[in-house]
Amino acid sequence: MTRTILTLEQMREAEQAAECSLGELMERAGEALAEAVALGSAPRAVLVLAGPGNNGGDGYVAARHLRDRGFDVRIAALADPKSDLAVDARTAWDGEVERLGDDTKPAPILIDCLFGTGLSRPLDDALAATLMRLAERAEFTIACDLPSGIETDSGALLSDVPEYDLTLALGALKPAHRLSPAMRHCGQVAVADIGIDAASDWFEIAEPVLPPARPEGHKYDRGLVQLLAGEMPGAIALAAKAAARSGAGYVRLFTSQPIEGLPDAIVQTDQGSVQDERIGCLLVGPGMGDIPVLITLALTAPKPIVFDADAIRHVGDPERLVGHDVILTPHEGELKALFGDIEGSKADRALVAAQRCQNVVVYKGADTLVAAPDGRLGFAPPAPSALATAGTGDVLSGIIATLRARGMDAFEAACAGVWIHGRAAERAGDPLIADDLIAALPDLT
Ligand SMILES: NC(=O)C1=CN([C@@H]2O[C@H](COP(=O)(O)OP(=O)(O)OC[C@H]3O[C@@H](n4cnc5c(N)ncnc54)[C@H](OP(=O)(O)O)[C@@H]3O)[C@@H](O)[C@H]2O)[C@@H](O)CC1
Ligand SMILES: [K+]
Repeated sequence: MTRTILTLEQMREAEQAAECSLGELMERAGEALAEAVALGSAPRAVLVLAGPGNNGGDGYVAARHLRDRGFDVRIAALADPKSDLAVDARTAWDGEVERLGDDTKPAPILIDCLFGTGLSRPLDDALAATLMRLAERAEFTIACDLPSGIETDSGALLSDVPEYDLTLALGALKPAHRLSPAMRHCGQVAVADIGIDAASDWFEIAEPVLPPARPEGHKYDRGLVQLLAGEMPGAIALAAKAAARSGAGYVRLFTSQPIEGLPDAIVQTDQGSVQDERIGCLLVGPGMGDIPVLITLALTAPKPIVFDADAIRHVGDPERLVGHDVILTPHEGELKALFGDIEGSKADRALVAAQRCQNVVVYKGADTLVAAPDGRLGFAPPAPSALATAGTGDVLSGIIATLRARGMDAFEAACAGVWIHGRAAERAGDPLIADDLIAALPDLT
């Protein structure tokens, strides 16, 4: 199921628009937190860290429910509750409340309810050190909504942040759950449905539904991927094999120098035209090197194009792509080379880039994003860090070109390609080389 992602502002709007009271939302949040702890552990000692805002309020509610479930609960508060809701939640807890400090004793289960979406500045050094110490000494750590110290919309770490086992996102995912560096500190991320309407154009990319291949279909139905080769045979070979192995009906390589070792099914030719009506998608960039004329040539084609790697650096002006049907797959350096410095979070940068070139942008990295010019933004689920090796980008562009050639819409094809690439990496293990990814591609029929 697709999980939506809400920014701080959208979260506040959704909270206000909810049909139930804010107090009821907090009650559900705290109950869900207790439920998540109970699912992961038999009753034992729990330490709840409570901050002054509503994140702390969730903590008092969770403490009450955990105690009812037989857990031995202590609460350590940073300060007295400040918000009305948190005051009410504190009042409904009739147990003791310790003052959080250097001398706070750890417990096997730690629930971090210090700060959530309302964090406005770094934690004090002493508080950050206490949080790190208590998390290190715990056996199971759970963050309420967000690990404390993380900025919701950007995913930046404002201070030292532990790596949690579980983060329970309330109502919806937030950008930080799927942006670096924050995402690596969240552990598993579950979403508690607390009854708010979490509608958004931003979402976590989920398993795609691929167009079925017609049993009576021919090779062009499955898609003809046309690669324009350049100077580096290794990268071209990876992209071509990835395209073929992800189900293209036909992969053809325009090259003046045949590449050795490619399967015979991948046709290599120095003849042909990018005007060929049967082409499903052109792929330009893997192994391209310094041949910018290939971009000019590709842009004369009336067909979808994937521009990767060197092709992105050679586009020159993003506005050159307006009116064409292109998917760009830049990593950080390539995005900067084409679009210059863009302000804001990675999500902002992805959307500005897509707007400027009026096409789909796959902004790669440990936290890959897929942006459409109409504002849709897909966040990749976490993928193994082993993907950070040479050639994995060539494989991704080959997969995306195939899905596009099979007739998927550009944004859908890009999201699906990113999802498939990540799952192939999980299957391939660590360490992996790009060839392993191709061998580990899931069944795409
Ligand atoms: N959205 C929903 O539907 C629902 C949301 N819910 C919950 O509400 C949470 C958001 O609550 P929130 O807005 O009260 O913010 P929260 O994260 O508790 O922190 C704000 C407090 O911390 C303070 N403060 C900030 N930074 C600080 C620092 N570095 N060091 C020290 N203090 C600092 C800040 O003080 P100030 O900045 O004003 O000085 C203020 O007092 C959300 O994450 C979720 O858990 C659920 O209950 C129900 C449904
Ligand atoms: K928290």
